[in-house]
Amino acid sequence: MTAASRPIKLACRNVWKVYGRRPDYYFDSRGYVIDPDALAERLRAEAHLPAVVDASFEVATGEIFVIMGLSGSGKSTLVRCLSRLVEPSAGEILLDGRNLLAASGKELIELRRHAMGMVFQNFGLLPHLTVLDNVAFPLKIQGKPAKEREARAREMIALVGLEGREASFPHQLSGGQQQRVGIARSLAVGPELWFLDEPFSALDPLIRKQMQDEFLRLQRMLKKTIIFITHDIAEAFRLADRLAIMRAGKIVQIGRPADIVLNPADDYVAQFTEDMPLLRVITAGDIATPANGAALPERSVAADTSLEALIPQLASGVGGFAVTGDGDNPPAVLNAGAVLAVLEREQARRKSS
Ligand SMILES: Nc1ncnc2c1ncn2[C@@H]1O[C@H](COP(=O)(O)OP(=O)(O)OP(=O)(O)O)[C@@H](O)[C@H]1O
Repeated sequence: MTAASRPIKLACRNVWKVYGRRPDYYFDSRGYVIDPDALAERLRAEAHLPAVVDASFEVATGEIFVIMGLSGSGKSTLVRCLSRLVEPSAGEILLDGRNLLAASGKELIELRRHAMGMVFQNFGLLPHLTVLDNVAFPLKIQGKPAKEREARAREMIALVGLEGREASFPHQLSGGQQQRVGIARSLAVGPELWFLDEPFSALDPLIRKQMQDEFLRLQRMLKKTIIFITHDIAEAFRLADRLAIMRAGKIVQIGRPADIVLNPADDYVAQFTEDMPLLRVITAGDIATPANGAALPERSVAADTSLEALIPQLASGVGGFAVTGDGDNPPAVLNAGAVLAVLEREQARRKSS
């Protein structure tokens, strides 16, 4: 199924978070705002900080939705609003259609314990507990019996490739290994929604890349609904099914990576993404056209193949590909000409930058 045809897991509608002396003064009981930009400006002028400005988006079941922006743009505040770790000033958050803002304190605790997993940049492990006990910890909080906790924790530890390290303490592990423990722990409760807030930012670049691969491998198996925060644009483009770009509290564009590089919403997004190589970001599925009953080329490629990976075949004279595996979409064709058009566009970008 394509993301568009999957059910919506999480919907965020016109969410605001304002810090300051009396944020409630600015919203009526329905939280309805006519002109969000004007209100954000007024708030700033009146010594308030609109950390999240009128954020709206939907995340489909099984999707990786990345929220990207520079430091201070409001990413962490927004994601904390989604689990109500931070109380939004206005707006609606719907989980499976159910209004999270109407949930009682007790219901919220239950939801966080059972339906949500969270991974943070600083790993957040308990230093005096072993790997096994760290991973089993959320199950203990849930009141699961010891045997069941241990079996599940061992399963999660194996899933993240740390078998054999069950008895180690966090300080005996590398940064990458500690974050694997953090990931295993967050998955132990089998969350439907998985929040990752800059999970790999503390790792050095090589380990970071390995962890991204590992994360994608896990997601292919687990198919969680994921909200992933990063300020690293390469990481965002690598991992996202769709991404939201934030600036000064506001989401300035939401789209698939290819949409964003091909049609940036404004100069800010264009500048922000200008170093992302088009041939690496754009996939065969992004620019293939429906075959409409015409004969398909003999060679076929998967829809998620980057154009970059097709260059050697095109250089050796292949004229086109049948594009397969794009969910429910009809059979499609990618011609060499379409790839060349992207290449031409990349050259024009390089010249003008
Ligand atoms: N409890 C708070 N009280 C007042 N202001 C806050 C509070 N928490 C965050 N802010 C402000 O809200 C804005 C957004 O912060 P936030 O941490 O969400 O940004 P971010 O994009 O996640 O940044 P980073 O990548 O540096 O974590 C910042 O200006 C920050 O100073």
